[in-house]
Amino acid sequence: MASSDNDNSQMKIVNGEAGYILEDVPHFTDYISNLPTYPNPLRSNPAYSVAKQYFVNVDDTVPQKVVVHKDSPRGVHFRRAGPRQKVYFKSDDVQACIVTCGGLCPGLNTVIREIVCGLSYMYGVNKVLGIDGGYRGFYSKNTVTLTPKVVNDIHKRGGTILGTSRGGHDTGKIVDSIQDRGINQVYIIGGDGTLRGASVIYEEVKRRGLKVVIAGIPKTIDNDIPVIDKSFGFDSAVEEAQRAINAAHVEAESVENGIGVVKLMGRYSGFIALHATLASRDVDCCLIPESPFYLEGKGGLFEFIEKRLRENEHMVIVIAEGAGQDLFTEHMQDMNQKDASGNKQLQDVGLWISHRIKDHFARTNKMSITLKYIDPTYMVRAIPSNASDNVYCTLLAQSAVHGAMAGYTGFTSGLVNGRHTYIPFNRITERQNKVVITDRMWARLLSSTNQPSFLNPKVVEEAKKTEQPPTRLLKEEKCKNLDEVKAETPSQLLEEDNCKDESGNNADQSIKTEN
Ligand SMILES: Nc1ncnc2c1ncn2[C@@H]1O[C@H](COP(=O)(O)OP(=O)(O)OP(=O)(O)O)[C@@H](O)[C@H]1O
Ligand SMILES: O=P(O)(O)OC[C@H]1O[C@](O)(CO)[C@@H](O)[C@@H]1O
Ligand SMILES: [Mg+2]
Repeated sequence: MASSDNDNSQMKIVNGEAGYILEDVPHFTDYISNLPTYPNPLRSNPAYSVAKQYFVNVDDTVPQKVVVHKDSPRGVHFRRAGPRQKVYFKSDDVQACIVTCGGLCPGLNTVIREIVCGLSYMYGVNKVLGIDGGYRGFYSKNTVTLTPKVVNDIHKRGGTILGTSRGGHDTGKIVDSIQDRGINQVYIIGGDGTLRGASVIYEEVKRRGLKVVIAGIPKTIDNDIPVIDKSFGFDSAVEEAQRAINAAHVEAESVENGIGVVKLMGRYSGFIALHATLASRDVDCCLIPESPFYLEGKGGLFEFIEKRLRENEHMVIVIAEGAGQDLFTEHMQDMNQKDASGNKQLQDVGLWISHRIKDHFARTNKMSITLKYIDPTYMVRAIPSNASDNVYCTLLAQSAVHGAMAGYTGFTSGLVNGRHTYIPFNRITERQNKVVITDRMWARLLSSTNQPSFLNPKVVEEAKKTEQPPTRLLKEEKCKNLDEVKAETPSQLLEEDNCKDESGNNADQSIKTEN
């Protein structure tokens, strides 16, 4: 294997045979020489000594793509997470800290709990500080001492016991505080913005030559972080969203021409709305930021609502908070408001669309409707994580602890194809994960709700340009897929001329198929 340089100072690429690429994470030894190592204390831990081959082989890596063909290059891999035989810290020397930033998400407390307990029970580390109130807490607030006893029950609560905030990232002051407090392991739990912040903290720590681990645990209720299978708390959020959808359905069903509108979170990515719709089966129309729609005229939302009410006498619409922003922004003032982190503040699209629907039916006098609007967004975000998310949070936290003890830094832990890995920050922050509307998953939704796609071929072409490179398919398989998709989506979208990949290849060579 040979290493290759890269423009991005964070990139640590290792090339191997048959197109194998390891996108590795930084390690202390990259910038500090002659560091002592110690045997991993897990060796003498009764809980682990029974496990056959408990330590992860240093060469284990996990492929990013698991659907391959016999002539495919082996592709990108990430380092497998888990305990290493040697560690770079003596237990007594570790002074760890944990910080949570950005919006709330189910499972934050579980991750905090499992970092504290993982450090203590697996590695005998008993000095862990909680940073109060996000990044700015490093330099403007006192810390809290975290012990297994303090965090014992916190996974049963929503939110974060440490508090969170947006804005306030001052790299110099944060790293000064890390140095002043003698902190040598920093666990940062947050979304894309937080991890961008973590990345610059790592760069500054490295520039100062400090033996300080910067480890991230990706958090986002919107599921907008790329590479990883899904973010923690996402399943809990989808489950909780069902309660709002059920309520909307009960209300809509109980009256003549009842319409239930439910707004769910999803600033730029409509995953919660998509999955909640697929799970519920009571939803007639799902609107997400990635799929533009229009209200009036042939093929528009109003026409579909009228049709569905005539057929079923009730309907449920789920709308992600970032959907249709282009439609109503021009009528609203203060459209450029931003939060403290610089994220655009969105107007309430659920309220807006509810008014527009009511106005339409009042104006056209076609039928009398009863509309109920439910906005459960903060209720969904504030719940504790469910059982499967708790297990997921535990593994993410423990992976981060193992990585930190082993001297890796500048990484986030993350699940890739069902395996826990260490992913370099830049891969997590370089783009947002979005619903790809030319993928099968969106086609599944369209066929499940039987809603119009609201798209024209030009929009599909634009969407295809932004998606990832398509997977090449065998000819027979391709035909089957194209037919499948044809059966599920309006024919205007799927004229063969329109089925081109981002290089402009026709669909008979390749079409995008994921999920
Ligand atoms: N480019 C950046 N460089 C340094 N710090 C950043 C950057 N972007 C965001 N941050 C900091 O990260 C923290 C969280 O960012 P943000 O409010 O965007 O939430 P997030 O982590 O993206 O989570 P979510 O969007 O899921 O709520 C804030 O304190 C913000 O100042
Ligand atoms: O009201 P806040 O806390 O700024 O958060 C709202 C945003 O945070 C998110 O939940 C992401 O964490 C988005 O879905 C939403 O737009
Ligand atoms: Mg964000």
